[in-house]
Amino acid sequence: MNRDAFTADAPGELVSIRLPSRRPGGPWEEDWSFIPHPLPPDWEFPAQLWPLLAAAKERVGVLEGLSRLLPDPTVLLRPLVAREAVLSSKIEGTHVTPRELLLFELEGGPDDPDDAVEGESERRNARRETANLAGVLRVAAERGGRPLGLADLRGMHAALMAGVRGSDRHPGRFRTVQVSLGRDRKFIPPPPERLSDCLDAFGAYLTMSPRFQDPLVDAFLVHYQFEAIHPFEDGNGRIGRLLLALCFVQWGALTRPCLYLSPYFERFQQEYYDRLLAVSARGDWGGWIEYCLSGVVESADDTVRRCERLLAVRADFTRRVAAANGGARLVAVVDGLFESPFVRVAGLADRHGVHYNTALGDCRRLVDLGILEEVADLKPRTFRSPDLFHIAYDLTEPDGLVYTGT
Ligand SMILES: Nc1ncnc2c1ncn2[C@@H]1O[C@H](COP(=O)(O)OP(=O)(O)OP(=O)(O)O)[C@@H](O)[C@H]1O
Repeated sequence: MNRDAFTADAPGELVSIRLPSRRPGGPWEEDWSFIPHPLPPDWEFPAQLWPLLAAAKERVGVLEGLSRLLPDPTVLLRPLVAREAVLSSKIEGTHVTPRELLLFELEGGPDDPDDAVEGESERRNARRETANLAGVLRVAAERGGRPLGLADLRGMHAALMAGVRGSDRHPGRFRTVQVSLGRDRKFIPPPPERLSDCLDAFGAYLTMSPRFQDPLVDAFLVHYQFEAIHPFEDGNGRIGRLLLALCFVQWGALTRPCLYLSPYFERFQQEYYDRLLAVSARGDWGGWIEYCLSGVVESADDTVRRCERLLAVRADFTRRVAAANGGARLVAVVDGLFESPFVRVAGLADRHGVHYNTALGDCRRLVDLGILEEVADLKPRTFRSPDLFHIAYDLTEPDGLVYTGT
């Protein structure tokens, strides 16, 4: 870590440490690690950021209003969680498409032709990790605004790491070794012997009231602090971003976790890392908060747009099924598409307690109504709703540029 980059305004202490050599068999290396001071920082929210904070709060208010109007929150939450899982995993180098995740979740691993190309165990492990994160996000979404503590974070970490490969995962356990970020050790979090002090103060801050300034600002302070402490050996980025989404709810910015920033962090990943480092190195809280509030504006707008289109599609599907005199089961099949736009005929038959051919007949009717299409090359037989998939799951940037295949 470059000690010279740390100024007198750094909100923490530098301590010297020794780390194993980066060259095999090389001597131990002297380095520095950063121990952040407990929150809240000695920092005033700057006047020039008030307009941006007001804009962010206004967008969050629109999102909150829309999410309250939803008859069924699954319509919004399910796809948001899937996108968050895919993009939060992508930030840490696990590349799984929404389609892969949805198919994996359908049956715990499909006969996807990609497997043959990329090597099954690698792909399956990546899918399992991403599906684990989606599962943790869904469970977390159920907790409402109940106060979070360190035990909750450990529980989420255990669920995230369940059944995935890697010797350095230690599910649900805080680290007992030194970690560093990046090959060049750009940032080195506290040594393990200082971790419990950092975490005690952090845990106390999570449950403390009154909060610092504003719930949005506070959540971003907490995200920084969690990442600076880096309490786990692995998974800190993903758990930290989940914590951020939960903080918005716990402190009252939203009543449901429907604001996820990983798509924004992933789009501006280098800036994300640089801003975090700038807080540690020179106490640049303003730069970090400005970056994050811009992300709130962009992410809330994107979510509102997707949600409005989802609601319109739902009304359109309902009209089409009613016009074709579709019965209660067909309506239920269409409702199920909002949980996952992919359906397996066999799974549908099980779900509705009907014969395979009856379920296949339902899928074909929905194909005729322009709601489903059959997915070529997939066994067992699978259908999907292209409209729902594109609106809810496409990894499309807010300006309309697709930046990854699905
Ligand atoms: N300078 C920094 N200071 C503090 N945190 C940072 C810094 N740069 C990046 N981060 C955070 O650390 C995360 C990556 O940490 P790391 O490479 O140790 O992976 P990890 O702990 O295995 O987490 P995950 O596997 O979920 O990415 C980033 O996603 C970001 O949230």
